[in-house]
Amino acid sequence: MKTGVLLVNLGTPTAPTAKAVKTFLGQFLHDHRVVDVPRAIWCPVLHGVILPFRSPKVAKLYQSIWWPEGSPLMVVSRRQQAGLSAALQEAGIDMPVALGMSYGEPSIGTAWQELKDAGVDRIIILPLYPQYSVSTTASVFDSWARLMKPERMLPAFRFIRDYHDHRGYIQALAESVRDHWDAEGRTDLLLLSYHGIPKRFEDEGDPYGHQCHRTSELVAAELGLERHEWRTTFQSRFGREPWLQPYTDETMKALPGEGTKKVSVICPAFSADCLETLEEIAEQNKEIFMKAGGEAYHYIPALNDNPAHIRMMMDLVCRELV
Ligand SMILES: C=CC1=C(C)c2cc3[nH]c(cc4nc(cc5[nH]c(cc1n2)c(C)c5CCC(=O)O)C(CCC(=O)O)=C4C)c(C)c3C=C
Ligand SMILES: [Fe+2]
Ligand SMILES: [Fe+2]
Repeated sequence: MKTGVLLVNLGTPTAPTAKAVKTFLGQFLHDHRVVDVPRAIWCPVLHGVILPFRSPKVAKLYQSIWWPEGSPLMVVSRRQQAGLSAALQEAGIDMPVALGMSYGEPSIGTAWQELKDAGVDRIIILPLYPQYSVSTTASVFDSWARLMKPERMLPAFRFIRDYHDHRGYIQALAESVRDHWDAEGRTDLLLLSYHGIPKRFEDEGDPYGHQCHRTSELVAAELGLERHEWRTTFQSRFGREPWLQPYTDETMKALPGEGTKKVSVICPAFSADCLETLEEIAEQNKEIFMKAGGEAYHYIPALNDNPAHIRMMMDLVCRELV
């Protein structure tokens, strides 16, 4: 048997333009795992309001964070793919690594075809979401299951559901905070901000929020922080229903008034920097905090292609080889 690795992330527009953002959001927001409102109600809202009005606004935000090589999420994902591939080779393990995105290109189908062409008949699927959510991880599984429908001979496969408490992941996050504090100075508070989900999803059994809290506890313990020195919040609300709380933006507004003037922010749910970290956290929330009387605000980058992150991926994958 020949084993291959399929790294999966969310996906991103092909260009920072309203047209490309509309195509991306259209595919993303049609996914029932992301928005579970009945189509008869959702499609008119999506096509009539959200796509025409949100796309040009969001395109401007993408323009503000776009790198010369492309969308940060895509650039970093390709570096992760290359990093893991090189690490496996160095360890003498012959295992192709493909990259697939839930929305847009390269799709999970494109990645599967690459692996098939390389003769792979056993696959390890690693969705790069440390905390499981129905809106992200389960959606990767749906895509995979759809892709397998026309296949006669299924490959053997392993699906890495989550790694929110994996030792290498916690250590990589803690190391990243320590390195940042060594370079920039320590702050009063470490805020661990996670992408949110609707509260209703949690009530219906999504363990995402609990896993986020567990990650925070483990990182704080690894850093030896006292309880008042760290907090967990949730960002990137979408739509009108309540999402997991406390919200990051409301917390930022309140912190200086409570006496916290210096804050460091890390976003452990994002394995790669993207719009939601580089714009929403590093820019928007900084502005909110500073306007409210904050004195120092540090965004600690995602783990991206840090050697410790690649080592963690290698460990996750190699555990599936037995
Ligand atoms: C880290 C895990 C993520 C979860 C959980 C998640 C849930 C979730 N997201 C939306 C809506 C949007 N998310 C958007 C961007 C975005 N989301 C994630 C990750 C998670 N989403 C990433 C990595 C990104 C950035 C992609 C990039 O190109 O950089 C967007 C698009 C931007 C915008 O219009 O604001 C939307 C919309 C929902 C509804 C949801 C759970 C139900
Ligand atoms: Fe539709
Ligand atoms: Fe999202």
